Amino acid sequence: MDGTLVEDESVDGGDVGPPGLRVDPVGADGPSADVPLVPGGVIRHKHGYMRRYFFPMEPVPVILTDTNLVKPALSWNLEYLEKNLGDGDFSVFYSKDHKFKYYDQAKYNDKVVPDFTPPMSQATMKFSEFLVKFRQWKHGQPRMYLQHPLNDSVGKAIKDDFLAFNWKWLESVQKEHNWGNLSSNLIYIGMEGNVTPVHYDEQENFFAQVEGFKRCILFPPETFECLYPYPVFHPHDRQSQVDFDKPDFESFPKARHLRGFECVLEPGDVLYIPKYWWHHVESLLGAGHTTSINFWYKSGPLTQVEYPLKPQRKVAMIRNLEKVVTEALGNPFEVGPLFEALALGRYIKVNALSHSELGSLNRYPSKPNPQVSTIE
Ligand SMILES: O=C(O)CCC(=O)C(=O)O
Ligand SMILES: [Fe+2]
Repeated sequence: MDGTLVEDESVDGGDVGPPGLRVDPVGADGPSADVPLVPGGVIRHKHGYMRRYFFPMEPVPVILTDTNLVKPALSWNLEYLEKNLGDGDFSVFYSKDHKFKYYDQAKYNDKVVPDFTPPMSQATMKFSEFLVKFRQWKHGQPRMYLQHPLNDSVGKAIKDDFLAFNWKWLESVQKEHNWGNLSSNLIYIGMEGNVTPVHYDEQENFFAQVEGFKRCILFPPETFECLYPYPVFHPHDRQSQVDFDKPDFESFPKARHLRGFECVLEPGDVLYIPKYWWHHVESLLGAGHTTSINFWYKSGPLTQVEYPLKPQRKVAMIRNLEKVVTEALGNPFEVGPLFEALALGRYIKVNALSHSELGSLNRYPSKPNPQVSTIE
């Protein structure tokens, strides 16, 4: 692990360019506006993008309605894509139910979790092949979800569209917020009713809706305890163990406290999902297939650590600690008992949350100051 304990894993190394299609850098003079976040919904906003407004030091999700970020892609219906997406190979996931719960193939291959069964399967196929299967799909068959980086194998028309995305605005945001490089643009083509279960990513995301409608539910990073993520070594790292279809409140009691921010994205909308924000994404039933494109940006270098640590920094720290301890112990199953031995009866009381039940969820708890009063 490089850097400090609170540093993100996805910190930009510096001069590595995006692996996908390339654009030339342009000047920065993007629009901006103040955007408050209202509990219960993600605010839709014209002319501009997120500002650190209500929570001055922290980014918040916002839907931007007039970025023109992927304007040329708004004509990317399936017929157009069929004609112009090229003859490269595409990654398509199959799921026996509506959930497409991501798992890390590398961690699966490590076989750290011996009885892990991948909840979906992955196939590689040409786009034309995907479309035939997609169009012939019948209820009861495994659902399909194409998820693939846009790369140089696309045809000229798509490449031209891509180059006409609003890179100028993107770069202005990137600069203003000191983000690292664009790491990838995934294109998602899914069936209505497909669900990407709740998880967080370690990168900043501009999520652009191209066709159809997606319902998103977002939770802030401090919701970590209520969403019970799998351990970092698990193939489902960054995914929640809580099943939103059938929440098991006995195993995950704090999931009862979950209160999210909900929105429905329509073509042209861009949802900003800050890194470490949890998100559940579903293609609305009865509204046809969906196409989206995301823009993932790495973190910029951490120049200054502020105290009290922000919730996202704490998540980064938990991840780093977990990795160090897992490696030191040589057995991931000893990690939980070790942390328990460290904390139980010493730093925390069993079955008692320090102040109020939701104390740790407060965005800016006036007390305790985590630096001085962690001991009860
Ligand atoms: O659109 C989806 O189904 C998931 C998108 C997502 O999780 C992301 O872009 O980070
Ligand atoms: Fe995601």
